[in-house]
Amino acid sequence: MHENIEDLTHLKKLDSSTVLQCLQSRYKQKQFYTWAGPTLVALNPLKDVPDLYSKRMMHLFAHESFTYKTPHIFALGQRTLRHLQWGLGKTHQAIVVNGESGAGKTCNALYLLSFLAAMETNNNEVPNSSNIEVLLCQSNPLLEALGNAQTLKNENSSRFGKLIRLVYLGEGASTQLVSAHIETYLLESTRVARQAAGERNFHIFYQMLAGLSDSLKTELELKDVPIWEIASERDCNAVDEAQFHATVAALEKLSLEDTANQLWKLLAALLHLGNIKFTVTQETWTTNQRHHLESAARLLGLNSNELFQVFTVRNFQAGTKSPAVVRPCSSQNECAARRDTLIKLLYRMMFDTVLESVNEKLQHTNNDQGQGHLFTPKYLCILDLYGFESFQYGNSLEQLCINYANERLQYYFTINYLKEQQVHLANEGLNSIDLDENVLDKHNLISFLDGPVSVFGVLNEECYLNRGCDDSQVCIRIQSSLNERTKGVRSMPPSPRMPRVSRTKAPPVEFAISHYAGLVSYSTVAMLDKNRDQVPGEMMSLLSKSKSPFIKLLLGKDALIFNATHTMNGRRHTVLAKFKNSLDNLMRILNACDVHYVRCIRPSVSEIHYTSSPSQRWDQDYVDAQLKACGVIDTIKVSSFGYPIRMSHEEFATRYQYLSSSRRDRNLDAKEICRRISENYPQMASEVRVGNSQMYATEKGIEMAERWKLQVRNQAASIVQRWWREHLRRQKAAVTIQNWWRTIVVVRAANKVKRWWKRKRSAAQLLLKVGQISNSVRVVQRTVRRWLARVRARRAIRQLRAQISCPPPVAQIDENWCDSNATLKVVSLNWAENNNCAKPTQSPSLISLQLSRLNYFYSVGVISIRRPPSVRARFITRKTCLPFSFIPPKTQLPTGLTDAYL
Ligand SMILES: Nc1ncnc2c1ncn2[C@@H]1O[C@H](COP(=O)(O)OP(=O)(O)OP(=O)(O)O)[C@@H](O)[C@H]1O
Repeated sequence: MHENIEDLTHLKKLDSSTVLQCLQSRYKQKQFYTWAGPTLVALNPLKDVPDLYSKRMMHLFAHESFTYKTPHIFALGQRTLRHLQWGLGKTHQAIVVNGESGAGKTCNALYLLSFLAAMETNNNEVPNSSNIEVLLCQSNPLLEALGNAQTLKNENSSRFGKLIRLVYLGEGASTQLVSAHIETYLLESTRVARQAAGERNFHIFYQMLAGLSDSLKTELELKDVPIWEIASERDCNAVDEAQFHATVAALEKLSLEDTANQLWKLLAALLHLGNIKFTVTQETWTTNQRHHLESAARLLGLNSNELFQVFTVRNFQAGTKSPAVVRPCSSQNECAARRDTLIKLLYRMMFDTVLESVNEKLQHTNNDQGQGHLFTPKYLCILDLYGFESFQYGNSLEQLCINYANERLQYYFTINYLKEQQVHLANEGLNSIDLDENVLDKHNLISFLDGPVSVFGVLNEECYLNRGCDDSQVCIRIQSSLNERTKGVRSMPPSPRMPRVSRTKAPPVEFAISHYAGLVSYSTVAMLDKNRDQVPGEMMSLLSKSKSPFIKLLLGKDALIFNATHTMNGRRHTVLAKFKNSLDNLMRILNACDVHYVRCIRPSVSEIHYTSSPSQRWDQDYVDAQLKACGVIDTIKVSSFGYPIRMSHEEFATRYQYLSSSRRDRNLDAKEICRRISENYPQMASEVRVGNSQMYATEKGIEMAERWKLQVRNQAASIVQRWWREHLRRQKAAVTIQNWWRTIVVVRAANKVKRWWKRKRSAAQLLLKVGQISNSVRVVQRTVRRWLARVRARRAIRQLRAQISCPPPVAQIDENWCDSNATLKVVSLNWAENNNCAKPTQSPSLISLQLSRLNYFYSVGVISIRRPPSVRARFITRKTCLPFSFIPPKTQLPTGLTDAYL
């Protein structure tokens, strides 16, 4: 039976297999949440679970204090809100939700948000559609439409990271949500121009194609186009139309109806742009999709020729003062790349602008009036960021950024958690742990990534200096700079490895980094281009000439960003530099907060949900990899720094009571017993510590305790065995004595019997002699009697022979003698010895019967009386000296008569 407990750090053995078993057994029991110290591990049920997030549950978690400890996303929300309201810990609170794609980050963040919104609605006496919690929930479908897409792993995958910052004012129960702000990270804008096989573009394209009215489609020239290259209409599904209405409703509720029309126009322009292809005729670039070019230019408020020129002609400028040199693009791919750059740029600007409008709505509400100045605002931040990513091939700049962010978040978590542990151990009256020792490795790895001489350093430098390094040179530079960095390091941390060189001696384009979640191999192919993310200047100046107010609006904001993203020397910031800045900013926010973590885990790659068989829905290796990637194993390792094994005083005392010196100790209280035990074994003192609230032990300490316990037991066992053997020997001896004594008793008894028997035998012999005499007498008597009988018989025969000459006895026969109903059917004939005739001896109506057969016999006697069965037979018998009587055979009896008696 696996341990099934609500907090993984309470497991007796803190290793990944025990953690896996525990989580699996909880998943089987439909318990999808588990604590891992301060972290909440959320297993994805992959389907709606009845009542898991219902209003009843919200109410329960909002009002019942015992639910605090129950692992659930609402419990975490409740705990965080309480900390914020009552000023427990830091002023600001943050919840970081992470996990791999499809693990349930967005769902959990949404449930959390809806719980916080419900708590707020409870506080608001009058529900108001302009309340922040209502607006926040409305903004979700809009952001999902613009920023989510169908991927191979998840039908509704968020392709951007987001930080939702809820601003509260007030103290205690009167704390109120007054505004909110949503910040996004790393929108995957490459998806607008190109998607991997089996994946889709952002939902908004399909929603628009499925839901727009015919008139609007005609206006945007979206009708009768066989195929859209960037978002095929064939990929639209039934859900898209319904979601289109949800998006439109969200835009209306956020009062962004005007933006909606501009949005459709811009998206239609992107569809048209995506369909433009390039051909070269007489050394000039042309296109066969002129109508798409015209439509795109019209919708963007641009001149179509100028637009086409931006795609096909490049401007070079050596310095700010020297004139630009104009050259046509050298290949179709180059033209397509410039077209895609414009598509990406416009989409990104549109996404940022819509987000900004949403943020404006979330900031200007009625709630903050009146009390805003009395209290300092408190933030509750929800961070839903990409999880750690590692593909078998082609990990590039995006994965480097994502994994760097996760590495920093994990480092942040480790540092904070270790500090907490330090405080905890100090409160327990124990030595604190050496923080530097434990976090040095992690810190080193981050500096390998973003330090002055690091992966980021090399990539940025190559972008700024523009020395024309190819992909393999970049790879070699990364490696050599990292080798230099590792020289002075005290202990060799998990570090970037040598670039992999294939056997064909092809130039290396891969380097690998051992992250906390595992080794990731990155490819430097096109990494520099991605890092530059250059928008040609001529493209920006063309856009600035647009007649569309919406493009002007987008550009106005992006122009600000454009300026802000340039360094002091006028160079444009690279993607890595911008990302690092935004991450630094995020870390500053998190530093000001008490951070709570939700680690989402997907139990299997396929869409098999919790109602299927356990073997189908639980993929051990996949879950294990995720536990590592999202830092659960790391969390547990951190929990185990110092004294990884913790148990209550009672448990320790029960387990190791044999180690206390005397039996009397066992009557003491558990903590005192623990203290006595640790005093009895001073070698164990530094490994097993008696804390104020529980026992703390190292693996070594428990090993020692177990060894001594075994020793004590062995000693006790040998004493018991000795005693038992002694007991057996005594028992055997007793049995021998008993056997001997019983033999004596039996022999004595036997002798007694023998003597008695002897006496009896002589008496018997005497009696036998007497018996023999009496037997002889009886033989004589019998012989005499036989002889007498024979004599008499002979005499009788002689008399009978003499009578045979006499006439046979005559019996009178009644005429009804053979009637079965007659009262008396047969008579008896009395054969008198001295009479030759048979006569009936009794009336009534006796029948005299002629017994002719008697002639055949040589003796006389009595013939039995026969009566019908219904009549009770009465017999009259007389003694006779004759040995035989005559019985007529049944066949010769009159009908209805039976033998009654002989
Ligand atoms: N708590 C839950 N209850 C029911 N289903 C869930 C839950 N969490 C996730 N799911 C299911 O898993 C799917 C993926 O979840 P979600 O979109 O939240 O993953 P994600 O981690 O945000 O993925 P991505 O990083 O790709 O956006 C959801 O569409 C939903 O079907």
